[in-house]
Order: sequence, then C-alpha cells, then structure tokens
Amino acid sequence: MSAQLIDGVLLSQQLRAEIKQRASVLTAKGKQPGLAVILVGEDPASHVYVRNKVKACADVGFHSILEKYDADLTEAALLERIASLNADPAIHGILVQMPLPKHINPNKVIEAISTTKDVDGYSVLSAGELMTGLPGFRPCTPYGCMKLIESTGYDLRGKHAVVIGRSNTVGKPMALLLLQANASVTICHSATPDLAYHTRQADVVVAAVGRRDTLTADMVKPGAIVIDVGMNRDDDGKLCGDVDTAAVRDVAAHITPVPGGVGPMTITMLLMNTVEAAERN
Ligand SMILES: Nc1nc(=O)c2c([nH]1)NC[C@@H]1CN(c3ccc(C(=O)N[C@@H](CCC(=O)O)C(=O)O)cc3)C=[N+]21
Repeated sequence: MSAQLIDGVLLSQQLRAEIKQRASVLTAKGKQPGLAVILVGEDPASHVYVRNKVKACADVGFHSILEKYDADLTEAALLERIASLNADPAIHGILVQMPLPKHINPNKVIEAISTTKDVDGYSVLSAGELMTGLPGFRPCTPYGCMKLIESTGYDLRGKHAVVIGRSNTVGKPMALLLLQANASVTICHSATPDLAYHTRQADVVVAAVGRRDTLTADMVKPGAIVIDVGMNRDDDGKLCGDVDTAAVRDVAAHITPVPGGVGPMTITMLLMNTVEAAERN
C-alpha cells in the first residue's frame, strides 16, 4: 500500500478562494479585512514566514501591514504599538511573530492584543473558549490539521487519535479539537516511556515535536492517517517534518507532506480567522 498524500497547497487554494470571496463582500461594504504582522529581531526563518503571510493577504484581497523592529525594541514600545493597532479600525487581526527576543515577555504581548483581533488564537481567553467549546479563534496550525483530516472524508467519531507534543500552540489545542470531533485522544510527550506502544494503536497520529524521524514506519498502524507538523532540516539542509515519510507511506492510508502540508494550511487558517474577525466586528 502507498499512502495518499494530503495536499495542503491544493486544499489551501480551495479555502483561499472562499476567503477571497468573503473578503470581496466585506470590501464592497467598505470593510476590507486587514491584518497587522509584527516581527521583532533578525531570525531568518521568521522573516520568510512573515513574508509568506503578507503575500497570502494580498492574494485574497486583504489589507496588510508588516512592521519590522530591531531585536532591541523595548517591551513597552511593543505594547504601545499593539494598543494603537487595537484601536485601528482598518485592522481586524494582529499577529506578533514568535519567538520574541528574551527581554520581551510573550504572555504579556499576547494578552495585550484585543481578544477580538487575536487571530493567532494564542490568548488565555481563546484557549478557554476552545476548551469549553465556545466560539472563538482556534490556533491556526491545529485548525489547519483538522481541515486536512476532514478533507480525506474521515469521520473521527470514536476513533483513537494520538498527538505527539504538548505545546500551547499545537499539541494541546490539537488534542482539544480532536476531542471536540469525538475522537478518543492520547497526548504523548518527552516523558512518555514507550511512544510506539501508543502510536501503533492510533487511527490518527499528529506529530508535533520538532525532531525528524520521531515517527517511523514500525510505529504506525496500517491504514492510519498521519499529520506531520514538524519543520526541521535534514543533513542536507532540506526542510523535513517529524515523520519518516518515505517509509511511513508504505503503511499509512493518508499522510501530509513537508513542505506542502500543514505549513500552507497554517497560513490559510490565519486568513480564515482574519476574515471572520472582520465579519464579526
Ligand atoms: N505568532 C505566530 N503565529 C504563527 O502562526 C507562527 C509563529 N508565530 N511563529 C512561527 C510559526 C511557524 N509558522 C509557519 C507557518 C507557515 C509555514 C509554511 O508555509 N511552510 C511551508 C514551507 C516554507 C519554507 O519553505 O520554509 C510548507 O510547509 O510548505 C511554516 C511555518 C507559523 N508560526
């Protein structure tokens, strides 16, 4: 058997066409969706990501602003900038690219963003809304993973999903979204003694660790769905995920590639949250 690749670029194109349509309706009413992206410091990967986000905004007809600051920007200055974007009627979503320099407290920054503009879904309120099943902004990466699973036509009800990783941005919200879709969910992490014991029983595996070859073919149940959230470099400097994709393809039924899987969907769900923010306000 060879797993079908779940194409995150194709699914993104389809969803972005729908987002573009919704944006044009708003623009016609004088309310063009607007996203502000703030980048602090010189991390080269972050520069690539924010450029992709701003380009994606243009593609779907959003207004966007990109603000880049040197790594020595003070926390107070950043908080002040966020306060003025909170009050800016042309801006419906605010994204502060992570990670931030050490002297800036990310929690303070996240909580400074108006909850109506928290399109990353990183705030304590958004996390609480997700946990209680209230409407709100879902974190873009796990939200995109759910869309990738849905696109296969798979019904998660009663299935066993294993999430590897417990970050606030991916692992934890991913588990809650799977639970909301009526899966039985196991969260594994660095202190799990026998990871393979869990993943071998999984109908769905989401790997979000940040270490390549975390999930190998012997760890996967035949016919499983595998979602690869990893963003790593192999020995040749090529982008690769957390999954040994070439080998796992012989076992799984569906698998997301890296690049071209979860990454583009993360940006698509950011656009989705932003158009929704504009529709709501
Ligand atoms: N406040 C905040 N929100 C984020 O959503 C956020 C963040 N900070 N910090 C960093 C991570 C990472 N992230 C990615 C988004 C898209 C790709 C992406 O488009 N990846 C392409 C490949 C890009 C390449 O070639 O390097 C792909 O997988 O096909 C990757 C990574 C968003 N993040």
